[in-house]
Amino acid sequence: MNKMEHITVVYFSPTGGTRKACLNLAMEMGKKVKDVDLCSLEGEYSFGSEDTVIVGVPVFGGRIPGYAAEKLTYLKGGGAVALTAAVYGNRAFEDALLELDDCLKAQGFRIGAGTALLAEHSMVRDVAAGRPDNQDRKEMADFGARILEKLEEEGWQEPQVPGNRPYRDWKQMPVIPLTNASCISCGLCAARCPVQAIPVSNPSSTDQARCILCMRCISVCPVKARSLPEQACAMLEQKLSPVRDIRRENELFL
Ligand SMILES: Cc1cc2nc3c(=O)[nH]c(=O)nc-3n(C[C@H](O)[C@H](O)[C@H](O)COP(=O)(O)O)c2cc1C
Repeated sequence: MNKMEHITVVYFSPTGGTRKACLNLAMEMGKKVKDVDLCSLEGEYSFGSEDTVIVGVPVFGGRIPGYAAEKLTYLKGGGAVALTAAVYGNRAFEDALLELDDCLKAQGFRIGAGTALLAEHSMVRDVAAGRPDNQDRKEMADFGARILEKLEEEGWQEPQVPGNRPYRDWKQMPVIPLTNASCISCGLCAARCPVQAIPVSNPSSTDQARCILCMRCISVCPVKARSLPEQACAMLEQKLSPVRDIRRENELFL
C-alpha cells in the first residue's frame, strides 16, 4: 500500500492551465502539495516507491510537447506512483495521455491513474475559456476520491488509456510570435521563454529554430505586444470553431 502523505505535482505549463488543472486535483485529494516546474529542472529528480506524483503536460497536436518529453527523462521514478494528466484545450487529446504514460513507465513509475483534463486553449483563448472552473474543481474531488480508493486496493493494475502507437505525426505551424510597436523591451518574454528562443538583447525577435510555439511569451507580455501572425490566428479560429460551443468533460482512467 502507498502511504501517501503528500503529493508532488510536476508539470510543464507554459501558460498556467496545466498547472492549475493538476493543482486542483492534488488539492482535492486532501494531501500536502509540493510543486515542481519541469522548466526549472536542470538535473535528475528522484522519487521512491512511497511517493505519489501528479505529472501534467499540455497537449500539443494530440501529442506531448517534445520539450516536455525531454524533461521527463530527468525524473527517476524508483517505483513511485504517477497520476498522469494530459491537459487540453477542448479539441482532443488523442495520443498524448498514452505517450505521457509510456514516457513515465520508461522512467520507472507505476501509473496509478490517467486523466485528460480541460484548460483554456492557449492559442485561441475563448475556446474552453475560464477552464478549469468551479465545476471542474468539484469534479476533481470525485476523481481524487476514486483514485485514492483504487490505490488502497492490494494488487491494483495500471489503467488502459486511449491512444495509438505509433503516435500521431504532428508538426508545429511554421510561424513565430510577432512583436508590435508597443514592446517596451522589458525582457520578460526572454526571461520566461522555456527554450531561450528570445534574445535578451533583442526581445522583439524570436529564433524560429528554437521556438516551440508554447504561447508563454504572448501570455506573459505586460503590454500585449506579442501575438501570432493574423493569418495563423484566422486559421486556428476556423479550425477550432466546431468545438467553441462544446463543453468537453474531464476523463479519468483507473
Ligand atoms: C502548439 C499548441 C498545440 C495545441 N494542440 C492542442 C490539441 O491538439 N488539442 C487540444 O485540445 N488543445 C491543444 N492545444 C491547447 C493546449 O493543450 C491547452 O491550452 C493547454 O491547457 C495549455 O497548457 P498551459 O496553459 O499549461 O500552457 C494546443 C496548444 C498549443 C500551444
